[in-house]
Amino acid sequence: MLSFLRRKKPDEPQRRLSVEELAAAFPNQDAAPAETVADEPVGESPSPAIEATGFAARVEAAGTSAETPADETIEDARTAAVASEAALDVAINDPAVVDAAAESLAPAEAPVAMPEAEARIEAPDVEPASVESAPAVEPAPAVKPASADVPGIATDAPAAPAGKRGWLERLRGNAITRSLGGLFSRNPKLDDDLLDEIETALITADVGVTATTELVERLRKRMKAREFADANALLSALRADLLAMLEPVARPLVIDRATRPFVLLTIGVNGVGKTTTIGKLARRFKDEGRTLMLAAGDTFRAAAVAQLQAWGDRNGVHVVAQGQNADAASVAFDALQAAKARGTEVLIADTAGRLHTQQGLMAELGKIKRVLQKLDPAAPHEVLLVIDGTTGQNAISQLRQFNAAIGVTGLVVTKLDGTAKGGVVFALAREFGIPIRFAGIGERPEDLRVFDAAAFVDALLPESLGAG
Ligand SMILES: Nc1nc2c(ncn2[C@@H]2O[C@H](COP(=O)(O)OP(=O)(O)OP(=O)(O)O)[C@@H](O)[C@H]2O)c(=O)[nH]1
Repeated sequence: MLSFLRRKKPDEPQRRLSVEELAAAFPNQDAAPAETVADEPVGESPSPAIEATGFAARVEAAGTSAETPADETIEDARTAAVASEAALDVAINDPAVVDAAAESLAPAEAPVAMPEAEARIEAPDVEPASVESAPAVEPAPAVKPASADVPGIATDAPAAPAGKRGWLERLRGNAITRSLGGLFSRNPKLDDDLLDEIETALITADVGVTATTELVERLRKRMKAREFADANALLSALRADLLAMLEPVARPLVIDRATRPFVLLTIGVNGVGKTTTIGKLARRFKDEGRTLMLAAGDTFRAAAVAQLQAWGDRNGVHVVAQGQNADAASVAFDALQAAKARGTEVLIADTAGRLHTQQGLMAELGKIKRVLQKLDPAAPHEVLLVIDGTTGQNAISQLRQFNAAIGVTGLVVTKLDGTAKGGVVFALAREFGIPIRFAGIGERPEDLRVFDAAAFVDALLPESLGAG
């Protein structure tokens, strides 16, 4: 059992911090956190969206329609789509079908019309995301900030400042920061109680029982061996241990320029921020001068296709879409075909959110991968699992299941700004060792950072020690 549960301190009344002490502990506590902004309507798209229905039509003609009958549940329909894989494979291997698909990739005259209704799978054990309604089609107001008409992207929240300061500002409310900040401002004694409080702070911040126990027991051993002169020396050792856990996974995504297109497939449970992350990545890659294309493979949520198309318009990026309830594997195939034909450097494919416990939907991911491999045996070159940093220990089973279904090569941990936790990053690193490529620290296009272990740890620990 954990020592912080075991040890009781009934004789010690809870001391309330004075206003001055609190102010000293949180010098910038009123630094404004990112504000979530309601979705804006999407303007009518002058879009480079590519209508790619020819391939799907061929697949249907082969008697493998993945269309959802009106009276079927959406999940049934999607399970049926998985069942159609054999016939889809046959179609893909038919050169006539492939050629027809390539021909059908001419730019569309008009964007795909989105049905009004939006279907979503609810994720009961996941922090609910803001519910997005299918945007009405009306012209965007002329004077709006850069991302004002992109649903799911905040427009008036300030972007996190660049560099370490951005991390510090966005993670300031974290449980580790608050607990340890308060604790060390009281000049604690170097004893077991100090270790208990550190343990509580780590558990509260979702570092996880196993990782926390390991960290604390290592510190306890060193404390008993009289390695620490004072409490601050112990906290410095904690910082070093936390950093050592994260450094091996802080491996940035390297896009191999020789691979065209470099295919990035984004996956994850509902509402974790996949589509938003794709928008942010699109912005990043455009800024790096790369050519790219997006595949609107979240064919389940109408707003997701519109969201991606809006991102495409904003950044001048082609979006391959077939509309709601289309077969996601077919969209991915069409997009890869088009990206190859154009010599595009990067293709980012979106997928619908799915619970890691839903076997049929998880199998669909394997299908998308196999279909992509018909055109490029090495694709997808990166399978990015997007994890909501507020999810807590459930993230462990998400990663385990998605990894088993498709093989995860990189992680994006989002919403680290909005959470009092975020310690799950340590648990993930310890358990799997899979690279953490990016961190989402806000809703703005700029708020995606290459994961930096030192910046993250420094942002979590009290500023006096955080600088290292
Ligand atoms: N604060 C904060 N919000 C974020 C971040 N990333 C995404 N979000 C918000 O999370 C919500 C859900 O994001 P989406 O991109 O729609 O999530 P999704 O995974 O594509 O959703 P589904 O398609 O339903 O599975 C939106 O309101 C985003 O603005 C982040 O790093 N910080």
